[in-house]
Amino acid sequence: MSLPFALTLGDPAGVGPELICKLAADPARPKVPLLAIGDLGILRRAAAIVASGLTLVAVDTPEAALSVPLGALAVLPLSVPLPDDLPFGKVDARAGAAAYESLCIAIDLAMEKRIAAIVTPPLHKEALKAAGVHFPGHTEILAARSNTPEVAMMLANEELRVLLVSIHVSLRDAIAAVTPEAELRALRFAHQAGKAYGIARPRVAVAGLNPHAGEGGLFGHEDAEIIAPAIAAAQAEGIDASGPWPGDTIFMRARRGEFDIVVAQYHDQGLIPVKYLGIDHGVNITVGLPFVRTSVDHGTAFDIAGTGTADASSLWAALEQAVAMVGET
Ligand SMILES: NC(=O)C1=CN([C@@H]2O[C@H](COP(=O)(O)OP(=O)(O)OC[C@H]3O[C@@H](n4cnc5c(N)ncnc54)[C@H](O)[C@@H]3O)[C@@H](O)[C@H]2O)C=CC1
Ligand SMILES: NCC(=O)COP(=O)(O)O
Repeated sequence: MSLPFALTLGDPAGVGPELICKLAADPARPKVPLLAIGDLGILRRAAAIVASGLTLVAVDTPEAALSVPLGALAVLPLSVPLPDDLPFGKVDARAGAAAYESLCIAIDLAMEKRIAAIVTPPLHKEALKAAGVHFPGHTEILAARSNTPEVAMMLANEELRVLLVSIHVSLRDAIAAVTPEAELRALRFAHQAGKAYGIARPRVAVAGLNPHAGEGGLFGHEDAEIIAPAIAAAQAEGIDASGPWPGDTIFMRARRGEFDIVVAQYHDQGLIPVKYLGIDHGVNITVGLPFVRTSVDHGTAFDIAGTGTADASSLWAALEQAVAMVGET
């Protein structure tokens, strides 16, 4: 039986609802059934802002979304309606709570195998916190609620695939997170992710932590003492791993085709190169979950929320990626 692809709400004060409506209303979008999990009033407001002419159909089960025609959008409502005049572009506990509830519903439905995949517009981490949610982002909520002890964040566009050793932590904590276990885990996840892309023997390149990957110990010891042994351990498992390579040139080399996937040591090391190539085609994929989850690579764009100008390309790419991944499972 075909299952709907769930679109969570994201932060309703951000661009997420507008992106959902733009995507759903576009006749050229992937032809899969969609299920938005969110607030009907907020989505109606967004549909009007983007002048999509989209019809929204309230449903009470994900299965009911299968009967909704492609030109309309099925919406599974949340428990508490949001005010139709929720301010745009502001951190709001009500928005954080709605984003969280939408994601939790999606995770539960994915675990029950009632949806094909979860595709997420952006949420705002401060709004989550304002709502009393003690997780920094989607990835951590997905892992905890699905009882998955280890996951990894991967960002991919047409030119780069990058998997992170640590995610939403301070730079100080990210350095402390460079451990033999974390390195080997990231290498295994990168290998697994590369294979999921259909690459028989993915070439996994590991970025160094320090300038010039430590330059023989001149600029720190972690590269030689922690990262290099983990790479050797991965090689012993049959993974085509190499490095640690200097972080300032590894992405250029990967983009030129030398490597299939890069393991980056911390959030900004990995995400800057991907986003610098443009936020319109990047997709965020959570590796290691028992279901498919993809996401936009950009944030809530509070500065343009409510204007109807946000570019839905990354959400489109996230849906396309989810469809491709579901097809492979
Ligand atoms: N997948 C997710 O849930 C993500 C959430 N975030 C969160 O979003 C919030 C805001 O993050 P920022 O650092 O301000 O980054 P941001 O990505 O929201 O904004 C950075 C710049 O990119 C522009 N931009 C972003 N998306 C756009 C789109 N679709 N079309 C046109 N322009 C777009 C914005 O207008 C802004 O100028 C934070 O709470 C952050 O943690 C950030 C990244 C991913
Ligand atoms: N920088 C990526 C980001 O913040 C998105 O993280 P997540 O909410 O998908 O965990």
